[in-house]
Amino acid sequence: MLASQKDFNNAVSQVKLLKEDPGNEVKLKLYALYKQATEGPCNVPKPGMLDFINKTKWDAWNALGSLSKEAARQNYVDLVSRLSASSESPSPEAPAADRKQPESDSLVVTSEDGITTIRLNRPAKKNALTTQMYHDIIAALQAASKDESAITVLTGSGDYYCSGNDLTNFTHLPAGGLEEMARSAAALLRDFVNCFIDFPKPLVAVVNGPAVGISVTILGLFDVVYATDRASFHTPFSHLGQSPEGCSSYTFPKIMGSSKAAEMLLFGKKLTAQEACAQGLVTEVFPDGTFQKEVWARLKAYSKLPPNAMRISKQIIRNREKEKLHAVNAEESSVLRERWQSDECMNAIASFLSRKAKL
Ligand SMILES: CCCCC/C=C/CC(=O)SCCNC(=O)CCNC(=O)[C@H](O)C(C)(C)COP(=O)(O)OP(=O)(O)OC[C@H]1O[C@@H](n2cnc3c(N)ncnc32)[C@H](O)[C@@H]1OP(=O)(O)O
Repeated sequence: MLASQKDFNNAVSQVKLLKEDPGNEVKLKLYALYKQATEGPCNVPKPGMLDFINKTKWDAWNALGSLSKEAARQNYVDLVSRLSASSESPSPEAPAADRKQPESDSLVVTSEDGITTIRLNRPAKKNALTTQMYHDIIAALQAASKDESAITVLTGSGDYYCSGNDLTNFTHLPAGGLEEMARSAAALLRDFVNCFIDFPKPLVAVVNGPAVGISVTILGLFDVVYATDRASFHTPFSHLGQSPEGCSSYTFPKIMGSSKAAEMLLFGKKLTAQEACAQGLVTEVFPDGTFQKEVWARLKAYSKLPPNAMRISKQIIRNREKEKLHAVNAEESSVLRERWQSDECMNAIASFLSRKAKL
């Protein structure tokens, strides 16, 4: 028997009592089923491309096609009952006492053989960085700076290292609108990059595939960068109506000279792994077939070196630059805050989201 109107009304009330936020994807599903159950198939005009939130809601409702009101009511009631059950059951794994685990499984942090590894784990989205992942990486770096490991590694799962900022981060507009979104993104960016500037131990990037955007720019703040020969390095800021971050406006000219840096940062020239190595951004390139084996064997050997000596050596190399790097980070974040509110940037993001543009 299909759910009654009373069951549906109860489910609508129950949603408001959920203890945990079910996340945007589920909320969207609930919205679409609610509209279908109460109004039937989508019957309003499609919102404009830049009206991200209403367009996403419209798409979800419209995707339900001609599903009957009764079936939508039933699906809504079933979904709410699953959500209520899972928010009441205890969490399956208690977090380890000594390390706060990331909030989502998009980041995996492990410590073994004197190495803490922070792994971006969203292979289906090419490890694009969600807002939650920026927060989780900050927390993971803060924990790694105090743990027993000698070396910290950042790497990716799957065929990509990282496709940069998740462009849908810019579509979740808060109540304060675009201005508030840009303000809080700039503050988060600044905190994120500061953690790399201040990280006290040897920091190694194991670049397992192509790297885009912010995952490339922060490489100038790593101590060592190992790359597979399948990797490429791409900073398409002008294409996206944006400007450099991760202190790259300072580190890239220093590493590779101002004209090579300009070709990457102004014109979005994509470098192969060999080119990036020749220009000093990458330490060494390995054949893809033996990349993991060779790199991890080497890192295990390095992790046995005296940790305090490595820390102190890093301090001597990096400390005199820190003040400058913090100032650069502050300036880049503030310029981006303006850029994110520009038509150039909004149009580029809308093009990507509507599948008209890819890098
Ligand atoms: C706190 C805020 C700080 C902000 C700091 C600012 C940083 C600036 C940057 O990082 S700029 C760089 C932004 N990145 C991009 O512009 C990359 C966009 N992606 C692409 O162009 C392509 O996806 C690709 C070239 C990386 C890979 O192409 P390919 O054809 O191999 O794969 P797909 O396009 O089919 O991708 C698979 C799915 O992954 C989704 N995806 C990939 N990258 C992103 C991304 N950056 N943001 C959001 N989603 C991304 C893609 O949409 C596919 O999803 P689907 O399977 O659901 O369709």
